[in-house]
Amino acid sequence: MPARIIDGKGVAAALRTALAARTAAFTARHGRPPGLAVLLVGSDAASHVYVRNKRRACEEIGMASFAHDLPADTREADLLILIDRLNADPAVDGILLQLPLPDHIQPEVVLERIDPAKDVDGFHPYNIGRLAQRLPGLRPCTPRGIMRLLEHYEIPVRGQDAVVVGASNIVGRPVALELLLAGATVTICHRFTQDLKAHVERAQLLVVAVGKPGLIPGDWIAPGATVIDVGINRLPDGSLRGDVDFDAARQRAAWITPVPGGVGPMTIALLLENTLAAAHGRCTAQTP
Ligand SMILES: NC(=O)C1=CN([C@@H]2O[C@H](COP(=O)(O)OP(=O)(O)OC[C@H]3O[C@@H](n4cnc5c(N)ncnc54)[C@H](OP(=O)(O)O)[C@@H]3O)[C@@H](O)[C@H]2O)C=CC1
Ligand SMILES: Nc1nc(=O)c2c([nH]1)NC[C@@H]1CN(c3ccc(C(=O)N[C@@H](CCC(=O)O)C(=O)O)cc3)C=[N+]21
Ligand SMILES: [Mg+2]
Repeated sequence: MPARIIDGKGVAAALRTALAARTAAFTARHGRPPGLAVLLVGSDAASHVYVRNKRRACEEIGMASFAHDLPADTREADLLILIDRLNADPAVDGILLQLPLPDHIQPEVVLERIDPAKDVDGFHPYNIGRLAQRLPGLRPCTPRGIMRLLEHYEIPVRGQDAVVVGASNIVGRPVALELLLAGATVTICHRFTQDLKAHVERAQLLVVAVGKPGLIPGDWIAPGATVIDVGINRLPDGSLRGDVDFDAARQRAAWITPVPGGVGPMTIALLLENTLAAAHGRCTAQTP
């Protein structure tokens, strides 16, 4: 029997509906909507699409979206000045700096400038540290979205052999931490992993976040495994593919995420959830 499809698009839509109601309640109570600033530096085509989707999703559920589109030659110092301004702006609850950045800007420098209380991507070292210590805080959206999908479909995590392929700050590393906190036995594979196939074949729960179409052939998938494909690859014909050979993997897995319609929509829904959480957090925080 082919794998059951994990419907990220549907789960995300239901989550956005629930968030719209909570957003309206926030707005009624505080006299202003939660606000998200989305910063885009340069004109990367894919980034433009994602940023537009994020802004639209915000507005659709009643949040305020503040767009900052900056030229590719923006100086790092000027980006830091803008971040300082947004950190101080009471109408801004969340700040998202779209990655990748142009080469002359060091992402770790600018990301660390974002007020951790407004860090709705959960990329600030303070928030990653809190995640690593299982403390409450803003956590990266894609890993949270993946955990939410596993919970939704009641897919077991505790005690499972989980393999994460990819170790980026955005997805691979934080998803490995989330899985560890949820009780999985986690293996993280990356560029220097010697025998990727041997690791993948052992995975009861496989998360792939690399960005190479066809990296994982279907016959590597263990029968009955859960396959979470984070990869987004645009093919020359304009269609989207994940990193896993979906058609073949589907014949072996028990559960699988499609691309598109899997993890991607959850990332955006969790960004909205983080923005609402940041708004509540800032309204209840003691001013020093
Ligand atoms: N659906 C969604 O919501 C999201 C999707 N994405 C997509 O997920 C993919 C990954 O994104 P991101 O994490 O930002 O990408 P990065 O390029 O930052 O990271 C890729 C990771 O894969 C590792 N890697 C590269 N080649 C191999 C290989 N042959 N075998 C094993 N590991 C390898 C790299 O290793 P090393 O660390 O050694 O360089 C790195 O850790 C992209 O397609 C991106 O578009 C990203 C974010 C959200
Ligand atoms: N600071 C920052 N935070 C991010 O979270 C971040 C980022 N930078 N840079 C780029 C990656 C990528 N990413 C995606 C989000 C949603 C979809 C998504 O909605 N995908 C749809 C399809 C979209 C389409 O049609 O192109 C889907 O998979 O169904 C994809 C990819 C967030 N990222
Ligand atoms: Mg994210």
